[in-house]
Amino acid sequence: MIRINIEKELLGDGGRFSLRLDLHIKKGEFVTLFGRSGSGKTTVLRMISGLEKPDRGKIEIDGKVYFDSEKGIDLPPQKRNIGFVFQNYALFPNMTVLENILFAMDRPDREKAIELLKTVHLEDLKDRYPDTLSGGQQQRVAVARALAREPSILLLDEPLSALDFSIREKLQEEIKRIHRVFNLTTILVSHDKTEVFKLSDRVVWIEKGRIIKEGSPRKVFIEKNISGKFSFIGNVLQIKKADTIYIATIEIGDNLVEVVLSDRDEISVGDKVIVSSKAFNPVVKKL
Ligand SMILES: Nc1ncnc2c1ncn2[C@@H]1O[C@H](COP(=O)(O)OP(=O)(O)OP(=O)(O)O)[C@@H](O)[C@H]1O
Repeated sequence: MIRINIEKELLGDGGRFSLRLDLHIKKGEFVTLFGRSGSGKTTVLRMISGLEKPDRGKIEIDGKVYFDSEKGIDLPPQKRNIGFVFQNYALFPNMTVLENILFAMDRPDREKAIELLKTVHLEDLKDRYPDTLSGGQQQRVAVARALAREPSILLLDEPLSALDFSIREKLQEEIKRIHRVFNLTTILVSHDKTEVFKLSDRVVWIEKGRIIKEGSPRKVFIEKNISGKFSFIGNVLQIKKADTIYIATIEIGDNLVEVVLSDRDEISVGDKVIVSSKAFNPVVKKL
């Protein structure tokens, strides 16, 4: 169980604002922090990992106090049982894949490092240097490295945002599997609603340092927003312009439907969307 109750003054684009968070995360839960750029999501991960210090409050993980401003407790990052994966991989360029993993271990263990590389399907690349790998492969190494110290908590700061759609999809599956296999409690920062839908048990939507919505992805993104009589979830496959309007081709189950977009700026190819209709008068026919 993670218990966070913290405050920190931040300096944003529009001036100062305070990040105030009271959050409990159950063991084994996959939680996503979602929200606009600059809302404070990365700062939350940095405070949990000990890279940044809250002004006030307490962070407790599995009964152990990591930070307590009143009692003057502030465990350094290396004493916190946490794995962190950043957006930009942050691998050591002068070390091979295997050396990157060994370096992260408290007690370097070659066999265990190779086991970890097998978990992320990279054992054949163990002697390569990071700059000879694709973005997706580098991010896999970063995930293996984050697991090298056997953390109970995995923090993922937009780990897939630099990758293209098909690689992102594969790595999403991999992250989900790793979360389960290693029995982790995972906190992901993501802008990507499709990703949030696929991966999270719970979404915490943060704006300007405050939680504005919280719950299952469905509850947060769909239920309250739409009062449609009928609604279906689908994936956007294509968007094309026809005269002055935009038409999206959306895959809903086995069907493809074409829908005129009311807000082109909000929707992109690859998004998971809800298609709903308020005045819907369907015809039902026997097949
Ligand atoms: N130590 C600090 N002191 C003051 N302000 C800070 C500090 N760290 C970050 N900030 C500011 O707080 C704001 C929130 O930053 P943060 O990186 O947490 O946002 P974010 O929600 O993760 O954004 P993005 O999605 O763009 O990564 C930013 O405007 C940043 O400049």
